[in-house]
Amino acid sequence: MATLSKVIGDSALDHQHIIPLDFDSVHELPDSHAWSDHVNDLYSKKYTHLKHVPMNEESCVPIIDLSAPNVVELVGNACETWGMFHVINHGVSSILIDDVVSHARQLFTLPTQQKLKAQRAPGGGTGYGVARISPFFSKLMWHEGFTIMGSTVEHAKELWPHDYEDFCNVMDNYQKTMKSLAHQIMLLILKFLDINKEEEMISKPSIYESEGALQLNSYPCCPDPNRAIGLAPHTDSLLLTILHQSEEKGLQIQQNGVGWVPVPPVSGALVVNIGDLLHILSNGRFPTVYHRAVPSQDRHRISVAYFYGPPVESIIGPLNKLPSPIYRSLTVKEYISLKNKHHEKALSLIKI
Ligand SMILES: O=C(O)CCC(=O)C(=O)O
Ligand SMILES: [Fe+2]
Repeated sequence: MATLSKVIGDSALDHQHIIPLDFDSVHELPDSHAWSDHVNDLYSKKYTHLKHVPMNEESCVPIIDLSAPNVVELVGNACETWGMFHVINHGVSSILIDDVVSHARQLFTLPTQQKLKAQRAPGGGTGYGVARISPFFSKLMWHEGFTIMGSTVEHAKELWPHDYEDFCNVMDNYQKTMKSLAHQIMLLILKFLDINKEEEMISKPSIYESEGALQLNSYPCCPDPNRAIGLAPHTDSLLLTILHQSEEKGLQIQQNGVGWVPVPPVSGALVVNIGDLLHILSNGRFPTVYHRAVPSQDRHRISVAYFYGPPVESIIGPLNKLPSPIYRSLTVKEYISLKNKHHEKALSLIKI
């Protein structure tokens, strides 16, 4: 049976040959990573109204207390208006989060040759490498990543042959914790859409048997951050993403009529954003968030994203209750393949 790792790894575009830069060894932005013209091109053609906004502007993405009595409305309204929100009182221990970040930092500060021992294999979904969307852009990103789905023992052994257990235990624990939080948030969202668990279980049992992937992102200090991009604009493919960004700014979302708006970290909060599958499930009512990350000159930023989605063999489409579906139903596997091949055009390809 297909797994998320296999389906994600089955990219039509080959990115195995793109190896992350040895960031420590460069003191000027190499041409391969100099985006300025490309970025300006991209936005002046497509989004003429967009401007870069200063990084120190406050973001207005809502902050939601998960213990609030009206949490269903708060979450639902944020999904409709922003497709993104912060959650506080989420029950995830700050010790666990700090542990994940410090292990991720330890990984990314290994020498490049050592990190490459755990490189994502051709057709594989997990391990060290460039962003999966890299082949869609002519310039490279100021970024390196490490993907985990389930056990990470094999890759961790390649990195630390005698001392890998701690890393694996922390990542296992974090994946379990994120899965349960994502499930809890998903139930609030379904409640807002007036779908109760029993009804939904009859038509789409898949939501309750979800799979996930953990993505450790590293954005090293960049000699020329205004001309580089950390992670190019994209939407996340699955249902929900739960992102932890440590103290450094870098995440931005695109807002109609405004441009790129920073989403600075909120102490103790996790960022939740809607992905393509939940956009489809809600029949377009919830926007899937177009976002990107920018690097900084003097801070090595780490972020940790957990992507939550249904099993890849399950069928996803606008919920039965919602009238006039605007998307056709398809398997999760099929949608991920479309996304692997067509990037941001995937959604338009399944419009009815
Ligand atoms: O690093 C960030 O803030 C964003 C990460 C992200 O968008 C992703 O991993 O998909
Ligand atoms: Fe993302």
